[in-house]
Amino acid sequence: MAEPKDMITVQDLHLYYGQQEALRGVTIDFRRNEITAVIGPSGCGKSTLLKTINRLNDLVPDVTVTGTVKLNGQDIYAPNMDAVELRKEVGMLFQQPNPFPFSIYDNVIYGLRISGEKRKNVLDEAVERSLKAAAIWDEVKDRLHDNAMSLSGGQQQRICIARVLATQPKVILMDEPTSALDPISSSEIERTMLKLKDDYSIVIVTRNMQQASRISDRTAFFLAGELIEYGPTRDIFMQPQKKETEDYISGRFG
Ligand SMILES: Nc1ncnc2c1ncn2[C@@H]1O[C@H](COP(=O)(O)OP(=O)(O)OP(=O)(O)O)[C@@H](O)[C@H]1O
Repeated sequence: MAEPKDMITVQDLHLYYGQQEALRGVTIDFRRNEITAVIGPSGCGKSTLLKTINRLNDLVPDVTVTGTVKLNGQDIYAPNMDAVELRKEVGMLFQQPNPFPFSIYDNVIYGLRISGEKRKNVLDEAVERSLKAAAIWDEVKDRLHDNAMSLSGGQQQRICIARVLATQPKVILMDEPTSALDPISSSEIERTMLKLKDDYSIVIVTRNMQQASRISDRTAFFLAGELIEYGPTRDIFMQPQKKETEDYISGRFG
């Protein structure tokens, strides 16, 4: 059977934290092998949307989710879906690089080890493949057993990318992955992302408009839990159809 064109399809998604509705009937598709930017003012539900795609909100007490989210055609909220398995398919990167206080090698193989992989040749191969794909192999290949915490912030973030890639996900979610980094490290991460989209589908939350316009194929603008406008990034930035989008893009609020 042919794979669906969209990697992720979200239909009429509502999410409540207790009584508060953080997502209000969101319908959106994320295409495979594209970078989609999610933008909007603080509190509009960007992180909440990302976390519904790998069910991280399951860990928050008193959350109610209605609607459907499908990954490659499969309902991720179906009763038979294992959230731990799902999070291997849908990896996530956070604002603060969060390597574990172990060696670079042990960080990268963390997910594989949890799955019970012990074969040294398989682990070695995964480390090299993932660090190369995260564009940090050359910098660390001679110090794989050094503590990952001894690296710079930008290098740590690329180790975290490698850790996500080691489990061979389909999707990488990135929640403001460069906002804690200096401009040079940020542009290295952006370059890495552009290479990664050949093999993965990427959804990035960013407050940086230039970043969204530089790297994303499509952009989604949210306001107060609602998707206001979604389309090719060029159109959203050059010819927004909604006044709210135009106001936000031009810096009139947010
Ligand atoms: N764990 C939580 N418990 C209760 N309310 C929450 C929780 N997480 C987020 N919210 C609320 O849900 C709404 C959306 O938050 P969310 O973090 O998704 O927004 P955001 O667009 O990512 O914001 P920012 O750009 O500031 O990170 C906000 O009103 C926030 O206060």
